[in-house]
Amino acid sequence: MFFTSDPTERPVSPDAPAIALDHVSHTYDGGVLALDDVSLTVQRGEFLAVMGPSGSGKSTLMHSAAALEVPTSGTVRIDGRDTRGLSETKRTELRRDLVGFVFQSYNLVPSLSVSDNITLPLRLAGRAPDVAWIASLVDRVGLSGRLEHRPAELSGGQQQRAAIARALVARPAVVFADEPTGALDLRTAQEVLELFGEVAEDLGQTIVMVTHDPAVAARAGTAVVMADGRIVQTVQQPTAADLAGRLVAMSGV
Ligand SMILES: Nc1ncnc2c1ncn2[C@@H]1O[C@H](COP(=O)(O)OP(=O)(O)OP(=O)(O)O)[C@@H](O)[C@H]1O
Repeated sequence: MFFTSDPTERPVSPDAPAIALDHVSHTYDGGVLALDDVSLTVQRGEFLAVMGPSGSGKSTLMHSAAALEVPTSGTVRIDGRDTRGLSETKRTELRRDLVGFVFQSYNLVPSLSVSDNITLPLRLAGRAPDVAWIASLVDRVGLSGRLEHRPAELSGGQQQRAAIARALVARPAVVFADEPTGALDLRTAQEVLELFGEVAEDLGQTIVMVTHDPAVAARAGTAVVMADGRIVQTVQQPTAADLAGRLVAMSGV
């Protein structure tokens, strides 16, 4: 195996998982143990939901897995690349190259058109746009007629679909979605979840979606349930009723 001094430039085995957490713990300043010895592998093409009650550690898990946060201990690999010991700049580059994000509040740039929002990650990375890929993405998210509009001129569902196209445009190893339907009405939420399902199924896109909602988590192929900073259950092909029952049982009601 060939190593350079720069971990982000190491060649990666083609079958490395999209995400691999190995005995990851995180304690915030003030002493809160938010992640407690979590190991988790997300295979390429997997659509994984992370669910659990408020304060169970979902956001901390996502931030650690996405190299936004440096955990106190343990190893995080993204697409086989070890994120330990990287400078802030190198972590930013690694996220830019390997990770896409979708947030509850869309986080589109208000002054940019939909088109410029979608292609922003490519401009930030200095990468040439793949015109055919962008056109297929825009078509898939149903925004072909809206490309020159500003985000404020779109509905919430359309803004979230633009954010999904933006997350996919650089063909990341993994897309993290943090409560992606939290600001949407039920019907629009269903449409956005369908889009995530199609993207996972048709494009083989790895997706990690954080949610507290069993009905949302049930759209994923696998759900992990967190409690007190640990993954306490892993459910394949989850249903909303099953996940809701598990949450109720955990809360001791
Ligand atoms: N920046 C921080 N500083 C100190 N403690 C924090 C910080 N962020 C989170 N915590 C604590 O870490 C624990 C896990 O929080 P986290 O936000 O990961 O949970 P969560 O499951 O995402 O919750 P929610 O669903 O409410 O967003 C909680 O006890 C929380 O209070």
